[in-house]
Order: sequence, then structure tokens, then C-alpha cells
Amino acid sequence: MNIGIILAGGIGSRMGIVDKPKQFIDIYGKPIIVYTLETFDNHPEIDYIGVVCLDEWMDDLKILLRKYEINKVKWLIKGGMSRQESVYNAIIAISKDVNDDDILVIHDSVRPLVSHKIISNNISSAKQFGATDTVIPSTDTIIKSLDGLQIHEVPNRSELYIGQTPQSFKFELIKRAHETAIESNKLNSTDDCQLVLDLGEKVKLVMGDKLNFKITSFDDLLLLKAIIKLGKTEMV
Ligand SMILES: Nc1ccn([C@@H]2O[C@H](COP(=O)(O)OP(=O)(O)OP(=O)(O)O)[C@@H](O)[C@H]2O)c(=O)n1
Ligand SMILES: C[C@](O)(CO)[C@H](O)COP(=O)(O)O
Repeated sequence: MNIGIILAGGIGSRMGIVDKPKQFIDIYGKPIIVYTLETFDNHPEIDYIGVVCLDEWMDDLKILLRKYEINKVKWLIKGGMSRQESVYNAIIAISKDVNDDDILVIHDSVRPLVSHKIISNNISSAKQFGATDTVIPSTDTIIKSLDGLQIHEVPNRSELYIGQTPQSFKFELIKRAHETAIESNKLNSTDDCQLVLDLGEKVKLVMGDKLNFKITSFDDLLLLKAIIKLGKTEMV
């Protein structure tokens, strides 16, 4: 079984909009989270979906699921204080319904342009290797600075990638990774692959796409609107 876990438990503080979290912002009349959910709902290899949501937005989410006929959602899960806690809440919520070898495809609700190809590649890689990250090669040189004032390192760009989601895992592995992190008091990781690496397990890479960017700040919204508008125009 392949399960999409869509994370919508964040408040979007870096967006700077106070009335709603960024995943509920409308883009041409449809909230960002719906774009993401539709792609998972329509994917033939995704069996069920769990959505992790801010408690106070759960009713709005339920209305959207009905309105847009998102039918594969089986679990509605309360968000945690951190991304890591939100993922763990999902692991606990679905645990009685899944087997160790089932695949969790964990995705940020605020990456609405994820493609079916990326999801398919995640599933086949996680089935084969147990843990998979979606990445794109870094096209910029990355500068490491420990103090934000001077350069401490210029890592070799050919070894650097930008991490995206989905990140996909066999259920047993990601559950063990989270439990081990909690036992060692690591509670605020922004990346599930890091927790699997901490176990000494390998994480395979699949190629993402520049378009699968994360909506973080206001400029990302402008970009998303432009891309969706262009896409629609080109389809006409
Ligand atoms: N407690 C949290 C924090 C984040 N997320 C989710 O994790 C994804 C990536 O996180 P990020 O972009 O950092 O979202 P926010 O935490 O909402 O943003 P910010 O850091 O600006 O507050 C988002 O889909 C977000 O909803 C979550 O489910 N639970
Ligand atoms: C998981 C992630 O989206 C990969 O790019 C990213 O690590 C989330 O980090 P954030 O600090 O929650 O934006």
C-alpha cells in the first residue's frame, strides 16, 4: 500500500500573512493545499492519503475535501508544534492500519506543483531501497558561513543538491527513525531523511523539479501564480 502524507500543520510565519496559513491561500480561486491534494488523489499508485492539519483549520479542510471531491483521504491528523512532530503524529495515527513494508510518501502541502512522475519515482525507489529523498542539483554556488559575516567554506557545487519533498520511506524505517530521534531528544528536525541517516541507513535520491518549489515567502506566491497562469494559457 502507498500512502501520501500531506503536511499542513505549519502556520507559515515567513509568509507574513496573518489571517490564514499559507497552505490555505487561494491561487486563482483554489487553495494551495487543494492543488497538492488533487495531484496525490489522482495518482493511480496512491491508495490512501493522510492530511496533517492545524486543529483550528480542520473544519475548513473538511469543507475543501468535499468541495473538490478529494476522495482518498482516510486520516485527518492534528498538527504538531514542529514539522517533525507533525510527521510523527501521522505515523502514530496510521500505525494500526498499515504494514511495515507499506510506503509513506511524505510531502509538504506547500509544494503544489509536484508531478505524478516525481511521486511514481519516489514510490518505486522507496520500495526498492527503503528511503528516498527528492532533490535537484544546485545551480548556484552554495556559500557556508558560520557567522553570516564571512565565508568559511565554498563546497564543491557538483556534490550539492537542493532537498525537496516528497520524501518516501517504508513505514517501519521512518517509524524507527522518529522514535530514535525522540529518544535522543532530537525534536526539531526539518527533514525526515536526516533522521533516517542518523540511524546509519542509506537514503537514495530521485530527481525532483525546479517547479516543485516550496511556497515559503510572498515572492514564491507571485511565481506560483505566474506559472499556473502561463500553464493555463499554453493549454488553451
Ligand atoms: N508544525 C508544523 C510545521 C510545518 N509543517 C508543514 O511542513 C511543511 C514545510 O514547512 P514550512 O515551509 O516551514 O512551513 P511553516 O512551518 O508553515 O512555515 P514557517 O516556517 O514560515 O512558519 C509545510 O507544508 C507545513 O505546513 C507541519 O505540518 N507542521
Ligand atoms: C523537507 C523540506 O521541505 C525539504 O526542503 C524542508 O526541509 C522543510 O524545511 P522548513 O524549514 O520546514 O521549510
